[in-house]
Amino acid sequence: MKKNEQKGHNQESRKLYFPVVEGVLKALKEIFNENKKADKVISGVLKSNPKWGAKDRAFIAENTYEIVRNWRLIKYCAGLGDLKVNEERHFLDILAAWFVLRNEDISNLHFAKNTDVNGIWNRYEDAQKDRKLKYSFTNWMDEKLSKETRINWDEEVEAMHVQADVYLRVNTLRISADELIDLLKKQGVYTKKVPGVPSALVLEKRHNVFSLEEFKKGLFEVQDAGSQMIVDFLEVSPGQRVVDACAGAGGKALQIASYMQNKGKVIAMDIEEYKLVELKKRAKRNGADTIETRLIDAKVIKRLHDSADRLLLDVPCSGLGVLKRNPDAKWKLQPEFIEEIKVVQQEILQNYSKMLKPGGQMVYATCSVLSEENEDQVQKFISNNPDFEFVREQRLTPAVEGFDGFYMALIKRK
Ligand SMILES: C[S@@+](CC[C@H](N)C(=O)[O-])C[C@H]1O[C@@H](n2cnc3c(N)ncnc32)[C@H](O)[C@@H]1O
Repeated sequence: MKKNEQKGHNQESRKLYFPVVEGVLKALKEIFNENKKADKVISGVLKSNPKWGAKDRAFIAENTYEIVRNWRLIKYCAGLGDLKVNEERHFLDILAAWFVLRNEDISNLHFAKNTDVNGIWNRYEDAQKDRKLKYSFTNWMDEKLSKETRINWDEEVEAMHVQADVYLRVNTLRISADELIDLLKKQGVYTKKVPGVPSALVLEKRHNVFSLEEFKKGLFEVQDAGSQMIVDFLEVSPGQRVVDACAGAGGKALQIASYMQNKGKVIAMDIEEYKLVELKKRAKRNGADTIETRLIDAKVIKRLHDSADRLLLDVPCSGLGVLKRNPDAKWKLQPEFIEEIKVVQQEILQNYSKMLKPGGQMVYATCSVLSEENEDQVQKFISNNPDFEFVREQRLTPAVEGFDGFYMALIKRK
């Protein structure tokens, strides 16, 4: 953000009108007052008004995400400090400050008439001296992450502050990467391969890929390249029996089925039934016929003891590696949750690893950059379970690889 001294507003910007800005206001209220997830809120708000055109929709989605990402900074610039915002007038102050910082033309916005533009820019300059304000992080999160010795927080905080790229996973059950690149090009969607991640393509320019026929036909899924590398780490091959024990809506289960060329069996499990329902829909679209879903209860795990050639434990975690994609987590995550989820992670390692056959391999993975959720958990498990052997581990971080932040460890049952 940089003050535009000459024009007072961004040359590329159009005059802002309240009916569109109101879409951003509505989304922010739902995210902060009703504690809803940003991506769900934005798609709901966009559906609520069919009159908005493509440009309006892109404006609402982008500005909502960027305001959430920069929430603490904008509040500070608006003169609200660390106030808990829930009143309309404060949301409007935040919108006005944000549009000033973007050098937008706000002359048509009734609520921004008395905005103290110079005060906003002065506080913005001031905020550049404090990392927590500059990159909008809570005090506890910044302190915790700055103590993490396996990452360089000064670099990561900057890399986590930018909008994430859009990555596709080619569904090789239906199409090759080269064929998909050509098909998408015909639709005006330009993609390129991602070095080191054979299943991934990255979009050269943002596009609503979910509206494409190629998506509806199951030719690709949207999945971060780092997330795709976790399945590479599992080393699956056709004909195997693979258990994905925390499958969620199945991003990685679908990839596993595709790598196995639909030969063998993928058992996708989760404790949340609605996620497995979504997974089944996606599997149908992908033509991934080898996936079976199982809702986890006390008996399910026991019945599968000693049965899997490969086991994926993509455990629930703090999500501290994926903040550039989910910026609302910066405001919703609480330190107590990290303590609670660490207990669940160790229980999952301990109890679910019994599903692996002797000689089988499992991957423990998180989307966190914290050692306490990653290396420490794996070391604890290995030291308590001498029949398991640590093979290797890998960390991915936004500042180093440029993808989201992930950790993966390959463990073998002796
Ligand atoms: C990181 S997400 C999985 C993402 C998924 N593998 C994918 O690639 O899209 C973790 C999942 O673990 C599930 N989960 C939470 N506690 C669990 C438990 N005790 N056993 C199994 N799954 C659990 C959550 O519902 C969530 O879907």
